[in-house]
Amino acid sequence: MADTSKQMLEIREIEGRGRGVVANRSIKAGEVLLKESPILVYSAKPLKSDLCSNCFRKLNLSSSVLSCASCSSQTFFCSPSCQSTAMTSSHTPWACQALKAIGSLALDDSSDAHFLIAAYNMSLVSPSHFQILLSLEGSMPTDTLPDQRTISLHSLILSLSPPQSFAGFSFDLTAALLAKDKRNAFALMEPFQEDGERNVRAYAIYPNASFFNHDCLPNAARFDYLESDVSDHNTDIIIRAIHDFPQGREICLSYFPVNWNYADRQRRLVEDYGFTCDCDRCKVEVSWKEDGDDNDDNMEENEEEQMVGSEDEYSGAQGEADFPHAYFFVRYVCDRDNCGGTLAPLPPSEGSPSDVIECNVCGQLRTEDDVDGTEGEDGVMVDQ
Ligand SMILES: C[S@@+](CC[C@H](N)C(=O)[O-])C[C@H]1O[C@@H](n2cnc3c(N)ncnc32)[C@H](O)[C@@H]1O
Repeated sequence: MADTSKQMLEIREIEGRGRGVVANRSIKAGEVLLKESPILVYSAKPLKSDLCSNCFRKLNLSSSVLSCASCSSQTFFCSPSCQSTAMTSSHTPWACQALKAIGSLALDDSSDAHFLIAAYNMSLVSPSHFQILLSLEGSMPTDTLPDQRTISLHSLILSLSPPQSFAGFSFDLTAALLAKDKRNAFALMEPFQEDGERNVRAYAIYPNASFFNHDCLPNAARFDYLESDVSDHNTDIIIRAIHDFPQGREICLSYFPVNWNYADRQRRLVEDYGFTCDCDRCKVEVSWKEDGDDNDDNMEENEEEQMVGSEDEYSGAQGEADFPHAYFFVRYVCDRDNCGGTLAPLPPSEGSPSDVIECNVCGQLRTEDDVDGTEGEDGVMVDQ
């Protein structure tokens, strides 16, 4: 972790949540809390000829594109630097052969296989990063039988002639690695298009970003700039404060877009992250569920309002009575069509807060004046 992050953040045990990240001092809106590079990045889809296999930027097909000599039909690089980085890290001879074999199988979903190849390969080329991966949350469930998918994936890796030197290669290790991936991987998305579906391009695992717990009304947001051509660090994660908050406050991200409805949020958190959320927002929305027989409909109507309602709807007295956290949606959720991203100010400059806010999905920048509302304590208007 960079020194500035070390001064700002503390990783601490939090009752019922495992480790979490707590503010070591008061934090200002827009402050960069963490910026770090991934220990591992892998493709979400079958390797595609239009992406660089190292940095996952779109290839410029009109200029010269480099490829791997032994799997030249599927592994491409946008620059000599990406090529040489990959050849000594993610694209070793074993990984190359393994990816080639996977490519010929035309699997429905190759992302887990890509992850396992990347993880086992990392145990060879960077044992210290492999140890970090092993230290992250997530273990094989001991109370249930191994699932068929894990069995098939382990057999697949076994069939790829894993080197003898793989650290403790075993079924249990494969299962534990898959659990860690599920709980800690961040999706690196295709660029936002207003009228298009937005797919995952790659997944990345970060050593310290993995300690942020979830809240359905987060106080921090994660930004990435995958297509940026400014530096070699386009897969870095940047976590910024959405609003001011005091020292001692836990810093949380939302693990998915904040405009998801209650049922979808709980389903994802139980299935993928192994917990039921009882954050302030869920405490409110669970009671919507108890309202009557058509509870789900009521909830969806309320949620739909959150997603598509105008600022006036949210900030009106009725809206606040129905949904006390309405202010969060007015103030911190992007209202652009099909976006629903989270808004955070740009970092303060020389101690002065920025009045430009950025959406972490569509990237749109707007000024504070474009967004209505009066900020309460912590930037979130709560029950009055
Ligand atoms: C990315 S990790 C976060 C760091 C993790 N707490 C640790 O100890 O390493 C995700 C896991 O943290 C736990 N977690 C995250 N948010 C939580 C919350 N709001 N309540 C309970 N557990 C939570 C869950 O076990 C989840 O699978």
